[in-house]
Amino acid sequence: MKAEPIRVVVTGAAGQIAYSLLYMIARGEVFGKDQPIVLHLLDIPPMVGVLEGVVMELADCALPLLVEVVPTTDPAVGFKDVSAAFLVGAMPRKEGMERKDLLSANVKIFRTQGEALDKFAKKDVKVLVVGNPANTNALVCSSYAPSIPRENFSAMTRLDQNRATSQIAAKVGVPISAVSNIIIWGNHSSTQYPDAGQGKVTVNGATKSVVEAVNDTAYLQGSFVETVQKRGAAVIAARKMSSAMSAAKAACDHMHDWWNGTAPGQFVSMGVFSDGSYDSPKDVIFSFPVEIKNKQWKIVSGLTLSDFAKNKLSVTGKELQEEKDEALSVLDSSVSNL
Ligand SMILES: NC(=O)c1ccc[n+]([C@@H]2O[C@H](COP(=O)([O-])OP(=O)(O)OC[C@H]3O[C@@H](n4cnc5c(N)ncnc54)[C@H](O)[C@@H]3O)[C@@H](O)[C@H]2O)c1
Ligand SMILES: O=C(O)C[C@H](O)C(=O)O
Repeated sequence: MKAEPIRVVVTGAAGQIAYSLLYMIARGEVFGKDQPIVLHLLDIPPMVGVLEGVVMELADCALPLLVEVVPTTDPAVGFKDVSAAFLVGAMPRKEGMERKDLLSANVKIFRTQGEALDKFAKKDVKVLVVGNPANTNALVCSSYAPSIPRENFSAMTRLDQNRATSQIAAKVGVPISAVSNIIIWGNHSSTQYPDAGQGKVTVNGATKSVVEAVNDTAYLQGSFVETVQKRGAAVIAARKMSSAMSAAKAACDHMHDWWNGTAPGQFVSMGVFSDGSYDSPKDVIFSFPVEIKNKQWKIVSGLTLSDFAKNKLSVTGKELQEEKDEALSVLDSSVSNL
């Protein structure tokens, strides 16, 4: 029997990430090749014309799983009965900006969308925040959606994980599929800590640690970390626009694994509510390694961290705490539930 369609919303649907993302979702790359989809496309009134063009192109793709497209500028329509939400719509940073420079412009969007999710979405909706500053936006969004469990809100650090995995594969000289369990800790910002310390790599049929295969601590603690931390800025400098194709792919990877689970022994990185694990600040959205089963993520526990790693986690945790405080001041702490 054919599955019932699910409703999936993409905000910022007229933007550049959505342009790649919508196609991947509608092709079945996230929710499966047997799962019909109703796609809700939410953007703002000045983008209605562009949105119409996107709707035309989706029709022209002739995608069998796409049963309906609902373009709208009304959050009440956009979030109605959705099972999954990709919150992409926000201002991207320009050259010379840090992602947190977007905070005051973008957190207000996520307050409104949190309120709309609370009222209109399914209570088990899975929410992925892509718009920057993604971690703090996810925190804001969740706090304005108290009827939805906070475990259902996440921020995207999968792009950083994919970047880091790709760097290691190139360094060792193996295909990307040979590398696993590279972790991104903390904020999706230049303070994030890309950690290859738990990573595994298969070389000529034998699986070993990335640390052993790379055998270069200066690289793993130096240029590897910096390259991943600054990759978003490097793409902006080159393209004069922020990453889009790779961001869309990462959003699909994130939601795919949340929906379908991770393989035994494999972990992936997601920005999720911190319970204080690994001495991170509690109640911020912190990227951890997680394992996923039955659509529930669980922070991987018991990993041994070096002093170098602990120091990096402390720096990125401090930044997230500061962003949270700043978001509170923007939102007016008297009405915020943060
Ligand atoms: N987490 C990550 O790894 C990651 C990676 C890349 C980009 N990003 C972020 O994703 C966001 C989107 O990037 P983009 O390149 O697609 O930008 P873009 O400017 O091309 O598109 C953004 C779209 O969002 C729309 N929008 C603005 N406010 C909205 C609202 N209130 N509701 C609905 N739609 C709204 C805009 O009209 C626009 O169409 C940016 O904040 C960017 O920094 C995050
Ligand atoms: O870096 C940016 O501002 C865009 C995005 O977050 C990225 O990492 O590419």
